[in-house]
Amino acid sequence: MTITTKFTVVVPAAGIGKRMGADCPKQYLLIAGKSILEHTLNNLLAHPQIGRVIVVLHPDDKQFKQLAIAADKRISVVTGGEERSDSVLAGLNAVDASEPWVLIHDAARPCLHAEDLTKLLKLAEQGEVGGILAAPVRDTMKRANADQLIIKTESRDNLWHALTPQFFPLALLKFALQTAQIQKIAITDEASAIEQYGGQVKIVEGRASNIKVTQPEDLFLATSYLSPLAAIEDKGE
Ligand SMILES: Nc1ccn([C@@H]2O[C@H](COP(=O)(O)OP(=O)(O)OP(=O)(O)O)[C@@H](O)[C@H]2O)c(=O)n1
Ligand SMILES: C[C@](O)(CO)[C@H](O)COP(=O)(O)O
Repeated sequence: MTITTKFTVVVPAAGIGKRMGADCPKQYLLIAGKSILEHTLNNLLAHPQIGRVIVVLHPDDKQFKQLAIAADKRISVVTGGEERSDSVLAGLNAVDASEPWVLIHDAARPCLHAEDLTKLLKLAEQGEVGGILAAPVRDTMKRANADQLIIKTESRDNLWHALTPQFFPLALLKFALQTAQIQKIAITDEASAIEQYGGQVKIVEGRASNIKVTQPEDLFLATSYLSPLAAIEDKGE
């Protein structure tokens, strides 16, 4: 793969944000005057190796077309499904079948750093094994029973938080997700579909600041990560 290779990203943005409990889907909540979805799309389209973005929208989404970024010719939209994996599959079906690789990145992750995306994309130069951005677990991890009584302390050696983007050969990922759907296996990330039938997935360490905005307190975190001060600190200036 040469550096000029451009990749397509599928951005699942068809969720309703139940856990956020806001009066609109969380991807449309504003941070520094822009929606979370706009921050996410700006980060992707600012990267020289991203050529196209397929945004997967809820069937009732009326907000996306109001955004200025919706006019960007590199963006196309498709309709999502009941589960995130259905939405991802809908997005994959809109990717040109001749493209060897594809990225999946949650609309709800607006703090992706360009350096981490560049690191992940290097997998395409190393062979056929796809991978995911991930952050090492930092807290002690407890397994509890239904009464929330601790039954075990899990080893945190080689334990990672799976993030996105997740980056795989297109045909392989479509096959894995379609197989999981047919077998009615619940899939919460693309890597687990690949693992399900024995495929290999590489961990690429990324910044823990690449959070998924899920609950109200995550908005404060994302706001601080997206602040100009955070950008200066990240450069070590
Ligand atoms: N049927 C779905 C469900 C989720 N997503 C997207 O997948 C990403 C990660 O999902 P999550 O954080 O769970 O978002 P929601 O499903 O909106 O949140 P909740 O589970 O709290 O409703 C989000 O960008 C969301 O918009 C999607 O495209 N289609
Ligand atoms: C894909 C993901 O963001 C990786 O951590 C996560 O699995 C999405 O889970 P959600 O419950 O759909 O937010």
